[in-house]
Amino acid sequence: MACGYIGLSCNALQDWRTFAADLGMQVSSDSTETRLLLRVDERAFRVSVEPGEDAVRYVGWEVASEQGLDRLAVRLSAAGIECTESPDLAIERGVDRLIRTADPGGNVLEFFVGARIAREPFVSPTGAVFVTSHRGRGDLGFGHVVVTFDDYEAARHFYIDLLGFDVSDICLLEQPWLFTRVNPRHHSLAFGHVPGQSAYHHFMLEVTDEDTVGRALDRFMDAGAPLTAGLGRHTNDLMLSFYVRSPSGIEVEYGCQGRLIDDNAWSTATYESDRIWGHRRLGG
Ligand SMILES: Cc1ccc(O)c(O)c1CC[C@@H]1C(=O)CC[C@]2(C)C(=O)CC[C@@H]12
Ligand SMILES: [Fe+2]
Repeated sequence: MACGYIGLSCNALQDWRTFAADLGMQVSSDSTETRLLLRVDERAFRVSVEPGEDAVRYVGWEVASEQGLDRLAVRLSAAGIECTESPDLAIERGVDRLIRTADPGGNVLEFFVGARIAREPFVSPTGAVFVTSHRGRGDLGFGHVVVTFDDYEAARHFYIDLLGFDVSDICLLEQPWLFTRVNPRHHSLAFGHVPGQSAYHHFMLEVTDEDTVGRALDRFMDAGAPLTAGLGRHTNDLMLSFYVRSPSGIEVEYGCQGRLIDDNAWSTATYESDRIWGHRRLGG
């Protein structure tokens, strides 16, 4: 499985064009007045932005096969969780099949198979090369998402016990944060308990080198963009990254050098700190 795509909405769609360009994303030629389709690799889109109240509308989780998708639907239904297959939405997203459900925080999830590969090559406006596959083979997804839950135990049950996400490690901050993987990427989903607040905190995009990260940071600083955390390195996935607030409100983490996990040579650990250095909170 992998983080296939994320769907956002935004009151100021035009701001997203500038923001995406600063991240080195390519605006797909399939974009319209009412839908911005953003690319970071061969996929038709990885981020979709539509007009509307600033929000995360859905996260698309890519499943390896149709059999896997069917098994997932059976498991969710057996647990009494409503999930519906939507051929119409599958067409809209350009995927072969799609099943829609929601997690315990009410976040809309779309499990899908058969992503669309664009006709045109991916060309970054900044020369960024994004890390979405493992040596051109294993699918790593676009990056990761981090989300808070009011009911942490329900979230743990849903993602770990029901969907089978593997725990990579735990970070003890004010509350424990659980980092979970569905492919070699250290985490595709991390979550923590925040009373009264079930919401996405950020999504992460990974590029191949620190100069691309540094040059993106320069562009955001020059533009006076709302940076939310300075450059730093995380303790657990070793990512060198910074955070900036997107026009949709959700933060974007932009980094490189994220760690990959070999399932056969990994034991979970618990960290007492979230950064080796840096990641100082900024006002953005
Ligand atoms: C600790 C950590 C490791 C790897 C990551 O990719 C990553 O984003 C984090 C930070 C997790 C966490 C978060 O995203 C929400 C805001 C948090 C709680 C902070 O304010 C510090 C740690 C942050
Ligand atoms: Fe992150």
